[in-house]
Amino acid sequence: MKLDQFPEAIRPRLIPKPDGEMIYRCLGCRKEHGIETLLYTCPDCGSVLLLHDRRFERLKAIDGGTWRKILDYRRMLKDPAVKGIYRYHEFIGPVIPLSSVVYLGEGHTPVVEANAHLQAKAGIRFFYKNDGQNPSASFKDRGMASALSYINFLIQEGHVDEVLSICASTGDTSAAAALYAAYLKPKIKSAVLLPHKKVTPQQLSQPLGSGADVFEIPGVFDDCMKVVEALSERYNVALLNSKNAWRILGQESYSYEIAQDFDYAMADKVVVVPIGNAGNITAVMSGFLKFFEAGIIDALPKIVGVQSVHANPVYRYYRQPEDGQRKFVPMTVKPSVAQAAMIGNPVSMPRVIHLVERYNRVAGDLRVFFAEVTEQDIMDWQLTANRNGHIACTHGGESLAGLMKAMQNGDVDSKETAIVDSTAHALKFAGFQDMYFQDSFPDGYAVRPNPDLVNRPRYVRPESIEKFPEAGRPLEGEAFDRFVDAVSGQIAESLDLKKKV
Ligand SMILES: Cc1ncc(COP(=O)(O)O)c(C=O)c1O
Repeated sequence: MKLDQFPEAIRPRLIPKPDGEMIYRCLGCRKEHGIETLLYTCPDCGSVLLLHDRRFERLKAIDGGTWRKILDYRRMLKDPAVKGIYRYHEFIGPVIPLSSVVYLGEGHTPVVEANAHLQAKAGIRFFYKNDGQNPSASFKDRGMASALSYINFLIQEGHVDEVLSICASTGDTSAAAALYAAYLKPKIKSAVLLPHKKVTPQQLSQPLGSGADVFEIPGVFDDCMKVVEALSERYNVALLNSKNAWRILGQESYSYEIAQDFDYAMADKVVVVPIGNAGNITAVMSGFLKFFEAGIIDALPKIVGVQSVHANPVYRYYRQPEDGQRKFVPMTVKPSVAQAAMIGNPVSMPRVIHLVERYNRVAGDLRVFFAEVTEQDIMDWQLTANRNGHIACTHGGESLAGLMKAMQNGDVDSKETAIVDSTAHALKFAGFQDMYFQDSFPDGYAVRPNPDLVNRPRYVRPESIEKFPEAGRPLEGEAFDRFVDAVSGQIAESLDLKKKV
């Protein structure tokens, strides 16, 4: 069946109709605001916003089986009519015409089943979903594709001429923002604010390489966030942090992909995500809720949100008894190897509170759980995962450690199947692996190497070094033959190789 043979209502929209179908809805005063202007907070009460699609009832009118066929059909298209996250166009931003969509290859990241050894160690069947295999090597590209497609749409529609995008970042938001803005230059320029020395060298190199204006300030992410909030209130800039509700919409694609990858059977699934600014868990809950309400998935999967003991304000909130009046208290963070999630005052906390309540209510059961893990557990599980064929970053290690904790807490059963979010590529956080291997973590991290996981290069050179002043430099003739003999002999001895007969 061809795409244009589906009824008009379920084909991706080619013509925009921003006639009030999509609106911002305030989570505080519940007021609604039009999307012609980019808003971050409610102009009336200052609370955070979520985007709401007034046509959603119409999407619900199409039965789940038809939706599944449409989505599976789109997956088979060689030249997809709807690319990347916009395979789920109707759920992500149906007012954005496909002609405004910015696509840099994001989404549809691999889902890799853990090998038998790792599953036996973990005591549960689980898969990593590798969001580090997005273009800027983290899940942030999903939300940036959506936010930048929307801005592109505003430009194409003549609502704005030029945009300076701005964000605070623990490293990955800035990498993604700068990359997508660079693609849309000269109409969009990018400026990013980073906490000095609290992003990795790889992360810092990304916005620099994309040509963004990069500002470093003393302090932590929460301080940078205050500055960009002030800038976006006082000046004409487009804020690209997840306070921007378009980011959340794009990140919902993570849930849609999991649903599709597991044939829409979610009843026995557990999705584990790390939490920093809480945009990701907001999007994951919101995405599953939409698919469930549209009848596309059979149940709402369990969700486990994980935080390090060094940055755990969300966990602390939910640790308070449910019957009492829970109070959210921002905290001062301590150094964490899950550095990109080192956030003490998550911007999306009101969204989390709203959605956790709704998620559990719609499920009719407790389906959202929180776990806290030590820095040691994060590193140990990250390295264990990677020794078994994964490319998990420290936050992926945090997720896996959180899954273990949730099992210990009795929130997850060993008969369930988990999908563990590795939110970025391991290489972005290689410095923490180095510190672990060299036992050189500065005070404050509370991580010591487990000798079984430590790995170091061995420098092999001939004994009689004076004859080979620069081992590694190609030598010639007999000298080179002796070099090869000596070095290969040492490697064979070290690996305990048996000689061929
Ligand atoms: C790699 C990585 N993992 C996890 C997080 C936490 O996600 P969120 O801030 O949406 O909670 C971030 C960013 O903050 C991140 O960059």
